[in-house]
Amino acid sequence: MAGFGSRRLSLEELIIKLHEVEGVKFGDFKLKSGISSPVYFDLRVIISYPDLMIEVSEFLWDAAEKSGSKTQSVCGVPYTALPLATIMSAKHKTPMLIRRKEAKDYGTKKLIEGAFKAGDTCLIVEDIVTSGTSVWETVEALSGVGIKVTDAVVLLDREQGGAERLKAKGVNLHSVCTLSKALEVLQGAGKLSTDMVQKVQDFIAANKFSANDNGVPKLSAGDGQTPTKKAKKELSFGERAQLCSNAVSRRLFEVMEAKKSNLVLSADLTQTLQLLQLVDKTGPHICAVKTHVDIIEDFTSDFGARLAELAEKHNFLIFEDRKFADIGHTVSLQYEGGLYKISDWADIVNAHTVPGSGVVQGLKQVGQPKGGACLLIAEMSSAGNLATPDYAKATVKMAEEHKDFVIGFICQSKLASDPAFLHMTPGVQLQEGKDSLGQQYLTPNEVIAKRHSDIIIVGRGITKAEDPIAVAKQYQEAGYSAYLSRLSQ
Ligand SMILES: O=c1ccn([C@@H]2O[C@H](COP(=O)(O)O)[C@@H](O)[C@H]2O)c(=O)[nH]1
Repeated sequence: MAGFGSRRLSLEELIIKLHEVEGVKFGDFKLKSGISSPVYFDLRVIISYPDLMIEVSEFLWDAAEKSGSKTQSVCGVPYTALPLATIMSAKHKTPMLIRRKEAKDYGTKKLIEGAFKAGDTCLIVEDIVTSGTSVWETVEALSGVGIKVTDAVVLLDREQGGAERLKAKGVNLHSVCTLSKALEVLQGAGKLSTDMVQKVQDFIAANKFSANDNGVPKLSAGDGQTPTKKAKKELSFGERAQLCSNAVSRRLFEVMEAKKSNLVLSADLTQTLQLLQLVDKTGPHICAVKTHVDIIEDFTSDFGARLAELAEKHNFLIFEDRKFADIGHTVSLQYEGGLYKISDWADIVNAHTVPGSGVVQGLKQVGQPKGGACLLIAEMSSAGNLATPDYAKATVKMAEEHKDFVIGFICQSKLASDPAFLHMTPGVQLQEGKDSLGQQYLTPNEVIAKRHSDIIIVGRGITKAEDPIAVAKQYQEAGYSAYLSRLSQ
């Protein structure tokens, strides 16, 4: 029995209901990437409408049945589709599997929960498909434990190329509804103007995904270029955001693209007010601020909240350059507690890899539930540092083993090929040079255009400038134009 009494809703009624509860909205929405979109989907709202949840689950089940696909289990793509898969499983007595977004650090370390054996089949359940990446990540996690996936069901296919990308990888996507159908029904019901329908159609046409030879999604932006031609081109920050499974790296790439800034301000000042004032003034030009909280002489417990207010105001992230370098247990205490309670306010921290992977595990245990992420220090800018190429290589390997929490590197040049990893480089000034204590400086162009790092970290180049705002703008322009020059190569 479905949710609304004994009568099932028709597809048209379902679409209107989803519109009524604001699961589908039309207007002018600024996406995180900075792009304006005339349509916005937030199907998470349906968890507040149990009848609608049941109805949607039944539509999904019907779509799977109609396709003729047979399955031994269902698995929802985390998180919105989890309750939908749960209802399908309970109603149709089909076992469910749960995909963890990250393996636990303790106990069984399972990525897939539930009872299964290699060779079992599973149907993927998803609320909305755009590029198909989330569905594919779930397919990969299931395949990793020997489960076969050939089919996926989705409530809404945005028709941006996700179905084609999945098909190319051997997964058939069955949708309850397409965006075209939703537009048609809502227009017919007088909920949408012809003008808005046209706007949405134009937006979707201009923002389609295609698959390159490696199956990496690329926004084709309606430019008609073949995937092969585009595959050789470097991905933009916006495109790389789409490839990130970690929310912090995705956000940072989006902020970089939206603000046209790959500049991190190293706010190495010792007085709170001075520091916050500098950050407020330079905020429009930076993608993140980097702190050394332990150099602040008048530190008070509201420091993190005050900095977070500025981060919200100017849309940047907070990176505490704590350089953790101890055993896992100790770093977990240093990160969470003490005077500074870093995990409460820093989006990003960093760690030396010399202690081994325990340092990452200790930080992850604290930071991951709070939405934090970590950079690994693979190379340093100081003269005579002991980081060898082999050390950097081993650091990259450690990052690859903890991709759910490690989002990139502190380094002097690009080290890893995975476009989701960020490379951040300190030791940057407008002129090459050094200080009296071994710090070595490279220029923004050398770091970004020649060494293919992503982000410049600048401290005294800005903090000691006579006009820090004007100079921050100069660094922003130098860093970003070096990045653009790389893109157009
Ligand atoms: O290898 C490294 C790692 C970190 N840093 C930090 O970056 C800033 C650089 O400040 P400048 O004033 O621009 O020299 C500083 O906070 C360092 O602790 C680095 O320089 N090198």
